[in-house]
Amino acid sequence: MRQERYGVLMVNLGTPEAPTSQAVKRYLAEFLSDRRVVDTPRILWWPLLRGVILPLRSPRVAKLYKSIWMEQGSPLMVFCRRQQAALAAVLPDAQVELAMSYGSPSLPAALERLLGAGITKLVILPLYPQYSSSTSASIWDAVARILAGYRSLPSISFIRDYAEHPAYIAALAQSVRRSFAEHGEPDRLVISFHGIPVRYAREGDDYPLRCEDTRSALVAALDLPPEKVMMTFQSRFGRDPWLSPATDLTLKGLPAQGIKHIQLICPGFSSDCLETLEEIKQQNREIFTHAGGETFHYIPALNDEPVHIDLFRQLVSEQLR
Ligand SMILES: C=CC1=C(C)c2cc3[nH]c(cc4nc(cc5[nH]c(cc1n2)c(C)c5CCC(=O)O)C(CCC(=O)O)=C4C)c(C)c3C=C
Ligand SMILES: [Fe+2]
Ligand SMILES: [Fe+2]
Repeated sequence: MRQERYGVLMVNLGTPEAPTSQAVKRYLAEFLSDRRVVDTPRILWWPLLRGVILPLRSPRVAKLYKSIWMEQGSPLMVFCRRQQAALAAVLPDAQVELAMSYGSPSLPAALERLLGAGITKLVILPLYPQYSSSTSASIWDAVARILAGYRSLPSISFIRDYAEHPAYIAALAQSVRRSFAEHGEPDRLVISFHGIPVRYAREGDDYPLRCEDTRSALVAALDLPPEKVMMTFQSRFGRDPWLSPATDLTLKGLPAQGIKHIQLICPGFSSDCLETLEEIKQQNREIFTHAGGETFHYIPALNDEPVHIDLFRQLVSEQLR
């Protein structure tokens, strides 16, 4: 009889190797060439990407990465590595690999390590709590393309998302309560998610519904009056309309309505990264205080907190039953 051997593949987005214009350009070129991310016809998109976006955006974004870079590297990579090591420690019978959709460690290399070790069951855990075609489905596409080159496939479970998993909501609620205990209860709790183009949702991506599922479950867990909580979308890119309300425009308007103390959480980011540490914690704090806001606290991502690792352990174990 065949001996069962489990493998877990944790997958996140990817991040530049260094906070330099060249490294950011390499990263953005790969990321923004994915049709699941930008689906503009290639004949229009290639010249715009190569001729305008990469040359202008790379040096600007490299400076932003410099402002958050950690001693051990890009925050996203540092936290993902810690998550991988911590999950491996609580799943001693499984081989736990980390891969990035863009850059390294690459998906082909991680899958080769797993399949080469003879695993019989593979659990794929995209590190995105809310499904989106631009993130989770892109991982699915890439895995399918890579596995097309193998003769023997393991059984495969793909964790679509975990937007309202009780352990995820409990972990978020614990972070919010801890922040309220430390800084007092704010006028508003702002829940900010990464946006996507409105058209992707119109064409069937249920991402905004999954964000709403997380919001409502978190509000219920915290037992907060719904009017004390706002949900917004950040990280707008390009000219198409993106999901609204936008985080930056919303924060700019709050002080004029007498809302001077906010605390902000980004539950869609399983690790702190450029979009939380720079865009939210630096840029949006500046926007809010410049408009007359007084108190701003960013509630960190779940990163490698034990409750987060235990959530991952549960998600994987649920697939192995
Ligand atoms: C059309 C463009 C983009 C879509 C769609 C998109 C969706 C999306 N992204 C994340 C998570 C992350 N995005 C990050 C950075 C980032 N995102 C885009 C564009 C789109 N994202 C760009 C161009 C960048 C790079 C920075 C920049 O140039 O502004 C990151 C951070 C990476 C890091 O290195 O720290 C994350 C994480 C989600 C969850 C999502 C859809 C739901
Ligand atoms: Fe993004
Ligand atoms: Fe951003």
